[in-house]
Amino acid sequence: MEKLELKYLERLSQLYPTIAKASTEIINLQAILNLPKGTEHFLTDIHGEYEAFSHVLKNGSGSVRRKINDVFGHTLNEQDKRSLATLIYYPKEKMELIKKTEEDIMDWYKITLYRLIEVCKEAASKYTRSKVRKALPPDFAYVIEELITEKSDLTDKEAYYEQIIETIITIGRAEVFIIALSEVIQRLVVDHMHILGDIYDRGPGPHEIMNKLERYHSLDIQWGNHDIVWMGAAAGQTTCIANVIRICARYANLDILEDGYGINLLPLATFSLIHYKDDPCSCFKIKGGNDLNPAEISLQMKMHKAISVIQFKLEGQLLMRRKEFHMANRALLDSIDYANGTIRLDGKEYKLLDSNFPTIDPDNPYELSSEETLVVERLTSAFTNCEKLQRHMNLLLKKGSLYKVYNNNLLYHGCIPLNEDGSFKAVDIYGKKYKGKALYEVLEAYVRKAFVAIDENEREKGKDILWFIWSSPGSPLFGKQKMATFERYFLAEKETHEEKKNPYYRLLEDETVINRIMREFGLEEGCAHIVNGHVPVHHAAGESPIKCNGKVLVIDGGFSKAYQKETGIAGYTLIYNSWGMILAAHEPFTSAEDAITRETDILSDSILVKRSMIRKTVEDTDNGRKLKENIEELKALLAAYRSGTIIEKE
Ligand SMILES: O=P(O)(O)OC[C@H]1O[C@](O)(COP(=O)(O)O)[C@@H](O)[C@@H]1O
Ligand SMILES: [Mn+2]
Repeated sequence: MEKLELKYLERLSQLYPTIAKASTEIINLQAILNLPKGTEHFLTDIHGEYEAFSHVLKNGSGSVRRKINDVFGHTLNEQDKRSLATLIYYPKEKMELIKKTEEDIMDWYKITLYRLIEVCKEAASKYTRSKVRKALPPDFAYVIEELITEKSDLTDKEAYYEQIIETIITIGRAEVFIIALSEVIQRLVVDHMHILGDIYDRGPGPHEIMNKLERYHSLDIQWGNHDIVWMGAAAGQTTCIANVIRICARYANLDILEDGYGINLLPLATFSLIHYKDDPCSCFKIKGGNDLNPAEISLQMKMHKAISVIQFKLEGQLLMRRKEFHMANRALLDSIDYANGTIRLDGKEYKLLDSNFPTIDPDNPYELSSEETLVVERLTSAFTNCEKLQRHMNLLLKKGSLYKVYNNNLLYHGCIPLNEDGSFKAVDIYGKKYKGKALYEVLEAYVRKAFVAIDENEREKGKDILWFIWSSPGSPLFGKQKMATFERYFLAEKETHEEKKNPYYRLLEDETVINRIMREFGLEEGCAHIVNGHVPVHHAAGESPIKCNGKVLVIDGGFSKAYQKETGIAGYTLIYNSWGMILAAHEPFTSAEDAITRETDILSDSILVKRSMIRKTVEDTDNGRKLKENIEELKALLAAYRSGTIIEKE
């Protein structure tokens, strides 16, 4: 035996100090390998829509309904199955409604508890006892375990269960128990969740989504461009801060900053009231905000314009400072003719829709005025000192990455930057060119440096890379030729608003290109998939989320309410369970109240992407591979005990 191997086995023997203990572990691991593969749930582009997100978590994109069907098949009618599903999603609220109409509530409790226990039993059957135990609420752990575990040695099982249920009801614990069981079912139907980015922006509740993710049992996140810009803001990168505030203002979401994160916007409000006092700021309309009064709308439009101008100035400064970003053409303020209210773009002159720039010095258009400087300083300090925002960003850093390979699927938010011919596009990152996987890796390293590098220079490079990832044509998370924010505010000519997409999006059906990407990331061809979000799939226009004969799944259908007109649905989610992959298409989510009273599931369609003839087990997964390695190591330890090389410790 090699010295190193012996040393390793000695270490292992501290964990499994006897032949008996090592053997038991081998048997346990082997048993896990034979269990069905856990269900994975993929969500993307949630864009602050907390209620819709929360609903999809509750129904596991149809997984709860599938479990109910598995258990009750034809023995319950559709209506009863739907009611049971709604109860599992919203136990407390649904029970309040039921109590108003149900004549024999005791009987209802009894029937419901039986049904829930059956569903729970089915949901738990995929896991080891120890894993189920960990998922149970402490108050009810013992009873639930008792009720969902088969007792073959009990002669009168019925009477035994009945007695437990009777007791629960008579001591007045039925309702809390129903809630606990429902939550356990919600928890058990999904084993692991992937969020493919864009948690933030446009919708009102990203901070609530983050709060929920903090408590989620098993999860990974692939950062989206909108998450990255928030990470930049939290790291104190000023152009990112300006972008974040601008988008919040545009969507009437300043509450996220003020109430959600406790970031004081008073300095910006005061500044904009003074400097844009008589300016109607009509190019800076607020989307949504139906509950705002005229004075609030007027103030928010001023804040919207003030922060946009600050953003354009700061971006101009950044692009001058970081010549290596090769984006100087996006610094536009020096192309404006301030006297005539026009701008020259690509050799053509355009009239500006708004040419009131009270804070811009035409000779030095990118310089912040002293008041603007003060506003930016105050905002930067508010962002960097916000404990809750830092906590949320820390979760993004801990659970997140730019891409992930998981069970032979490649997950990322946007794209792999490609040239027109489908080859990987080389992108200059601080003086060196990277493409494909290496591009992803170097960018991710810089993202992390923005938060942890000790070297000031590296840290600053990291912070600036966050803005680069937000909006550079070379960014895999953005993947468009330009971000036409300025043009969309100031120019009427629609052709200037166009943001041409990277060839990736045109080549998604090209098998040679897709196979090349899969090889680059080390996927086994044949059964691998690429899953990405970022670009809305136009369901209404007949576009399919399934590309390249099922090798690529683009699952952004737009949770974002603002984009539903365009897509025609409220987004896709993906389920990968032991039988295969299922895409769920969601109808727009109105409200939780509606879901409860009308018992709607907001699931319109389930599209089977792939079904395997043989049920996949843990053995077929990445985790299974690790477990098999562990088993091999334990077997080596066992052999060492048996040969006397290592002595039992107890
Ligand atoms: O419609 P909005 O909210 O102004 O956002 C438009 C901007 O958002 C982007 O589409 C980026 O956001 P997505 O990642 O959601 O696509 C930009 O390309 C575009 O300029
Ligand atoms: Mn995106």
